[in-house]
Amino acid sequence: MTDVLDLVDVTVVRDGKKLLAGIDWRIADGERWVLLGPNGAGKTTLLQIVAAQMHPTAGSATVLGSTLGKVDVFELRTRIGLSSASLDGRIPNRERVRDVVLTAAYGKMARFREDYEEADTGRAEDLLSWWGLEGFAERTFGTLSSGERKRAMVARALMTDPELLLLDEPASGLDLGGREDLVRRLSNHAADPASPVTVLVTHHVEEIPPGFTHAMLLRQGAVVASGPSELTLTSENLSATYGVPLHVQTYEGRYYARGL
Ligand SMILES: Nc1ncnc2c1ncn2[C@@H]1O[C@H](COP(=O)(O)OP(=O)(O)OP(=O)(O)O)[C@@H](O)[C@H]1O
Repeated sequence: MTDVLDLVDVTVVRDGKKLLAGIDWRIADGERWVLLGPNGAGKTTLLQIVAAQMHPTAGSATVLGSTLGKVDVFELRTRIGLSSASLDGRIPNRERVRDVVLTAAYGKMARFREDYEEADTGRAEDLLSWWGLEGFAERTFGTLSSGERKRAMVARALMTDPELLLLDEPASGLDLGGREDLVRRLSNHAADPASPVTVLVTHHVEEIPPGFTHAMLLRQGAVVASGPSELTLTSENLSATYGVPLHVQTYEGRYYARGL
């Protein structure tokens, strides 16, 4: 079986600085990963490689069987769903929520004169409903709360029925209720065998939805630990990742961390 992702010794250098140093990462079909690390660890840079938005300076990156540098990345990107704060910022506030999701079918950020099939409109409505936004289709994006915007962006990322879903900090800025709602929905998403392989970037172990099978911990552009969640998300590994002594506890599939 082909890996969904195979990174070998991936290094990214910008302005003489190593943002990523010798990253190896394999993801197989059906896996759900979280990527954790402190500010500046290189999470977004790594996600950009996985999203085929950036090439490594050295090493090789094979995404969905295609090796970056040897394929048409525009075709490859249509098979990858991405939700991030920077994409959110590019959606016009006047855009209708249905179109925020729908326009992903054409890789657009706003609706212009495209004709959409009824099947596309139906899929957009279904995704809005799955992510708790039924009744929001006619609202404009600018009127949504932070939590609603995040869920609309996840729905948008799923519009093209991607084989790989990348979520960059979908819970950032949410209040406790909003975070818990998103964690529950992402846990349901993880449990659905029809869901694509998913990589979720977060700063907080409390935001890891139950059912996420694997974790990678990054610090200063290098991997501290990587593998099955329960073996990787340990007090020792998280302390090494964040550079402070931490104690990690688990309860019903959730993770909690506190300083010692
Ligand atoms: N073009 C660039 N030139 C130089 N340094 C860069 C460039 N882009 C990013 N960096 C630096 O690379 C490091 C990693 O950035 P990145 O955004 O990948 O980290 P992150 O783990 O996603 O951080 P955060 O959690 O704060 O979002 C940071 O120190 C950042 O300042």
